[in-house]
This record gives sequence, structure tokens and C-alpha cells, in this order.
Amino acid sequence: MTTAPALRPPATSSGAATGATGADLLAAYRAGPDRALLATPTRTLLAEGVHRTVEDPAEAGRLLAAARPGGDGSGGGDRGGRNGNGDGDGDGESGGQRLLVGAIPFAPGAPARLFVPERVRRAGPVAPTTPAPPATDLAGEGRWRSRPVPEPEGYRAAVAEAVRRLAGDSPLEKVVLARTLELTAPGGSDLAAMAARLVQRDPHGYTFAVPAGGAATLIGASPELLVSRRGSRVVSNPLAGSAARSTDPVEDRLRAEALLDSPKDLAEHAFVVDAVRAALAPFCTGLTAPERPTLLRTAAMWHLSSTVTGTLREPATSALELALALHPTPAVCGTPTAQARAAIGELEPFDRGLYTGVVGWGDASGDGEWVVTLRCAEADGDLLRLFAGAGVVAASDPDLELAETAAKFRTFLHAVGLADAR
Ligand SMILES: C=C(O[C@H]1C=CC=C(C(=O)O)[C@@H]1O)C(=O)O
Repeated sequence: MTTAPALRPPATSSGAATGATGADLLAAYRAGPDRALLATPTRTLLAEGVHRTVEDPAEAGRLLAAARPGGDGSGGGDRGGRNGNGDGDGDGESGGQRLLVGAIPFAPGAPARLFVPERVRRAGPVAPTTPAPPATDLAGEGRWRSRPVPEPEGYRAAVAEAVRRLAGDSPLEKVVLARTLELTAPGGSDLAAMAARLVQRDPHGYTFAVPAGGAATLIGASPELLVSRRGSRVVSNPLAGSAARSTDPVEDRLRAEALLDSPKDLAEHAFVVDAVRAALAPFCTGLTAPERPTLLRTAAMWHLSSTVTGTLREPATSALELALALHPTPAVCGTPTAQARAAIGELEPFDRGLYTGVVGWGDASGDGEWVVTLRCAEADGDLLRLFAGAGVVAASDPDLELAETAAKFRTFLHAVGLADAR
């Protein structure tokens, strides 16, 4: 057990309420190793200054527990809020200094990029009407060079190999295979402007821009809530099963309806819901999940979506503990987890880093919102490395999974002001 220094940073860092809006905090964000922005459907958090960094997520959990009022987990009340995820908490520089923000990687044992900020400014969600910078400022004419890793042919071959394994004797039932797209722009990229465009395009998503080690920043807009905990109320929103949006409204609706009826996608989805229920069961009573998924829409994608809710058995269980118990779900790894992880290690020719990990915040009362790290890029100097993956099951078609990952890249490409990539 760590004898943790209190999470509370120096007393000088606390401040009076500022009345800032979500849009103000978004506008105030500047990328850097000591800044983090989280803009969720219910709140905006801008964290500045590093009180301490935490590389071990388990240690982060202990730190939060030690900083809990009375150390007994009694700090959280059930205050409800939209979707049970909270209500934005009002605004201002807050008594929420005892907060942890950042990202946890996909691979166990790789360093987490979590930190306790010196200052946290909070506001409600960014209004959907908040103007974003024009795409042309970011894209410029021919400014970006792109390189897929692996090449599309390599990704197709990996999916085909996974399908062969899924059809064979292996216990593997689902594996999520990803690819990357490296974009380079001389002079680097304006990450604050990209964050603004991500929020504006997907105001119901979870936009994040957090330090990723060294001078790198992890930036993206995830549609998938891994878990939120507010008082005793626990919510998870697993997604799996996807279709690209169409600009033609009739075609768009047809794709959505086909997704809802697709046996392949329903199977892919069921693995995730079952795993989420199983992981939450030891911690929750009254777990509920719908019989059938519904549709969730982002600007670029349709997804099959299920909202799983429950009530904590032990009030001391934090959102972070729940996130660590859930991660990695079959939405990003596969089923069974160990075999899927091994297949990913063999079939993906790159390190996922923070992609398909967990990103978000947790506070000393145990409340928090942790989302699955998707639809994102790692930005470092001139390089932006985008990531996208797709769940592969026995009925998967390599061409369709390639097209699905291309569609998933669009979330970020549009934030940069670029058109599609193959
Ligand atoms: C792995 C990704 O998406 C996951 C989340 C939602 C739907 C998914 C799917 O339909 O395959 C993936 O499981 C990604 O966006 O990179």
C-alpha cells in the first residue's frame, strides 16, 4: 500500500469561481505536457499544471482512495444527472483539485499518462453551436503527407488470417484488428483548433486532448463510455457493430436499419455487452442491459449501442477501479481476452500505445468518467498517427473491415480538414 502524498496540490492553486462556459475552456486550451482537456456530453474540464504524474494505474487508484474524505469512500452522493453521468457540476476553478486526468494504455504494464493537475477549471458541456475554426486553416493546400501502416493490402491479409483462426479449432471468437494512418505536416498541427473541430462535429461524444509522454498529445473524440460512476450509480455504454454514415439521408437510414438487423454485427456486439455485465457484476447490484442494442450515431459512423446500468455494492469502489476491471473489453481486444491479445500482437505490425486504452478523469470521491480511447491520434511534432480498428468475427469480410476502418478515420480526418483516406 502506498503511503500516498495527498492529491491536493499546494493551497495557492485553488481559486474562486470564474463563471467560465464550456466554450471558454475549449478556447483556453493549448496543447502541452502539463495540460489536459476533456469535453464530455455533461461537462468540460481544463486541467493545467502538473502536481504529480502517475504511471501505474493501480497506484492512481490507491492515491484517489487515500485522498477520499475520511479515506472511507463516503465522499460521493448520488446526485443523478443526464444518463446518470452527471450534470456538469456548475463551473469555475473548483474544489475538484483532488482529481486525476489522463490516459491508460492498451497494453498491461505500459506506462499510464495520468496526472494530478495543479488547477482544474470546470464548466458545463460545450454548446453544440460553438463555432469551430474553418477546416482550411488546418488543412492548407497539399500540406499533409499520409502513409498507411500497414498498407491496406496488409490489413486485409491480417483480417483474412484472423477469420481463418476464428473458423478453426482456436477458442478465439472475436478479435479487434487495427491499423494506423501517419500524417505529417511540416510545422506540426494546431491541436487546439483540432480539439474545437472534434467537439463541434460530435458534441455528444467525449473529446479529449491529454499528454501522451514527452511532447506528445493524445487527441480524439470517442463515442464509447467505458464507465461513469456518480455516487452509487454506474453506467457503461458498450459499442460494437458499425456502419459508415452516408451523406444521402435515405441511404444513411437504410444503412442504420441494416446494421440493427445484421447477425454479424449483433454477434460482435453481444460479446461486448456480456463482458461488460460480467466485469461489473462483482461490483454492482441491479445490473440492467437492454435485450437488443439501439443505434448510436456520430458524424461519421453508426454503432450498435447498449447502455448498462447498475448500483455499487460498496460505495468505496471508484470509477477508476471499475474502468480497470472492465479494460480491455471485446470492443477493443476480443474474446477470450488472452487469445485475442496474443492474436493482436501477432497480426498488428505496430504498437497501439494509448489507442484502445482508457482516457478520462476520476476524483477523490470516487466519481469519474472513463472512455474507450478511440477515434484519435497521437500527435508529436510534425507527425499525427491516427488509429482505427474493427471487430473481426467468423463472418467478417476483409474488404468490409478495411472500409469500416477507413470510415472510422473520418472522425479525425474531418477534424484536420482532410477528405477520406483508403
Ligand atoms: C476499435 C474501434 O471501434 C470499436 C468501437 C466501436 C465499434 C467497433 C466495431 O464495430 O468494430 C469497435 O469495436 C475503433 O474505432 O478504432
